[in-house]
Amino acid sequence: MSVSCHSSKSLRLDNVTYQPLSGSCSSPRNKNMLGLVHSQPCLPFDKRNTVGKTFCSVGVCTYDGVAIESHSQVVEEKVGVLLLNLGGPETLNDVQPFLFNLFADPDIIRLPRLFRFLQRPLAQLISVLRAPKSKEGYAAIGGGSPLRKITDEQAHALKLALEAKNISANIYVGMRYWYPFTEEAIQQIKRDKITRLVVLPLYPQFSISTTGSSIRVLQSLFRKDAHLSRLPVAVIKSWYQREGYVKSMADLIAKELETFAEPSEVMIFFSAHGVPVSYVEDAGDPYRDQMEECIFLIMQELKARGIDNKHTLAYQSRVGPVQWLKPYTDEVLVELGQKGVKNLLAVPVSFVSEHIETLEEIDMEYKDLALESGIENWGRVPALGCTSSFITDLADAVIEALPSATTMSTSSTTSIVVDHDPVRDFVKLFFGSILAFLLLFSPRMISAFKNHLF
Ligand SMILES: C=CC1=C(C)c2cc3[nH]c(cc4nc(cc5[nH]c(cc1n2)c(C)c5CCC(=O)O)C(CCC(=O)O)=C4C)c(C)c3C=C
Ligand SMILES: [Fe+2]
Repeated sequence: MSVSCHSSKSLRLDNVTYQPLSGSCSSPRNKNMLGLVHSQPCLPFDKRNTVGKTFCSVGVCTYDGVAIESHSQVVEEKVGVLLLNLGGPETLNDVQPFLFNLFADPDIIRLPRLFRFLQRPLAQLISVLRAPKSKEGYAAIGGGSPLRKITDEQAHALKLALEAKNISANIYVGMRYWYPFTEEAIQQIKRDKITRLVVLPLYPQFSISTTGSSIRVLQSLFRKDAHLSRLPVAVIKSWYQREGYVKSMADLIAKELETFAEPSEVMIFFSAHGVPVSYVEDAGDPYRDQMEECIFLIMQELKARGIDNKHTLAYQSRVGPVQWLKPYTDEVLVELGQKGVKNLLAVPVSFVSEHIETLEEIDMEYKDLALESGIENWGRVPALGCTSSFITDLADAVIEALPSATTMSTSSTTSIVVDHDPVRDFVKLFFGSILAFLLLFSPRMISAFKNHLF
C-alpha cells in the first residue's frame, strides 16, 4: 500500500480531510460495456486494484489517490463522480424506443395522478408518431446522436482535470433515456465500492424535466437499496453561475464574434431549449429564472471585456400541443430579419455538448430560416464540449461539493413544491381524459395530431 505523509493544504470533509497528491499521473482508461469511464488512480507497481483504500490509525495519512486525516480510526475513502445526461439514440433503429423512454417519463409528460396509468400507452403512441420526424433529424446529423461519445470524452477530461488537482476519482456516466442508463452506472458505483459520490448533471441550469428527472431516478434507486441509502452524496443542482462556466462561454462568444467582418454589429442570439410554461408557472421550475440570470452573467462578463453587442434570448425545440416558454426561436429569427438585423451569432446555452438541436435544428433549420428572413451573416458558437477552462471549472465544482456529501434520503435539495389547485386539477383531468381517449382510439385525431404537432 502506497502511503505517504504531506504537509500541503488539505480539504476538510465531515470528519476526514482530503489532501492533494504529491504527484499526479494519467492512468489508462477502462471502458466497460455500460459505457462507463472507469479509471484507476495512479498507484505504483501492481497496486491498482487497491483503489482508494487508506488504512491509518493516527495523524494525516495519504495514499496516491485521496489523503485522509483520521484520529484512532481506520478510514477508507473512494470518490466517485456521476455525470448525468439525457442520452441519445445511437442508430436510427434506436430512435423510437429512445423517444418512448423520454415520453414515458412523468417529468416530461406530466399527467394528473389519476391518469398516470395512461403514461406508457401515451408514450408508445407519441413515440411512434414522432419517430419519423426525429429520424429525419438524426439521419441529417450522421444517423445518431453524438451525445454518448462526447459525454465519455468529458468524463475522461474531468478525470484528468481532477488528477491535476490531486484528486483521484472514478467518473461514471448515467444517461436518463438511453445507454448507459443511470441505473447501470449506479450498479457499477456499488460494485466499485465508492464511498463518497458527487452527482454532476451536465445541464448548467436546473429544470424539472432534466436534472430534476434524473435526480428523481437516483432518489428512487437509493431509497430501495440499503447500501446506497448510506452513501454520502453531494448533488450539484445547477452551475450556470460559476465563474469558470461564464468565462468559458464568454471566451467562445468573443472568439466567434471575431469571424464577422464587423463584430460590434452582430446580434448575440441566445437560444435555449424550451420547457412548457406550466413547468415554470405551476410547478415552480426555476429554469427560466436561471436561464435569464445566466444570460445576464455572460453579457456582464462580455461587457467587462469591452464587448457591448445587442443580445436576445429565445427558446427552441417545442414539442406537442401546449404553450412553451416564449419567445420562440423561429418566430424571433423571422422578426429580427424583418427588422433589418443583418449579422447574427446563435449561442446554444442550455446544454454543453453538440447534439441534434445544435447540429440539425440550429445549424440547418434555423440558419435557413434566418437567411430566408433577411439575415445575411450567420454564425454559431460551438458547445463547450471539452474546452479546458470549462472542464477545469467542473473539477473545481466537484472538489467544492465533496465536503457537503450527505446520505441521499436526508437531503432535500431537489424537491420542487408543486402548487395544487383542485379546480385546475379537475379541468386538466377532464380534458386530459377526453384528449387521451381521442388520441388513443381515434385514427382521425391521430393523423391530425401527427400533421399539426409533430
Ligand atoms: C436543458 C436541456 C433540455 C430541456 C430543458 C429539455 C426538455 C424537454 N425535451 C423534450 C423533448 C425532446 N427532447 C429531445 C432531445 C433532446 N433534449 C435535450 C435537452 C433538453 N430537453 C437534448 C440535449 C436532446 C438531444 C439528445 C440527442 O439525441 O442529441 C427529443 C428528441 C429529439 C427530437 O425528436 O426532437 C425530444 C422529443 C421535452 C418534451 C422537454 C420538456 C418537457
Ligand atoms: Fe429535449
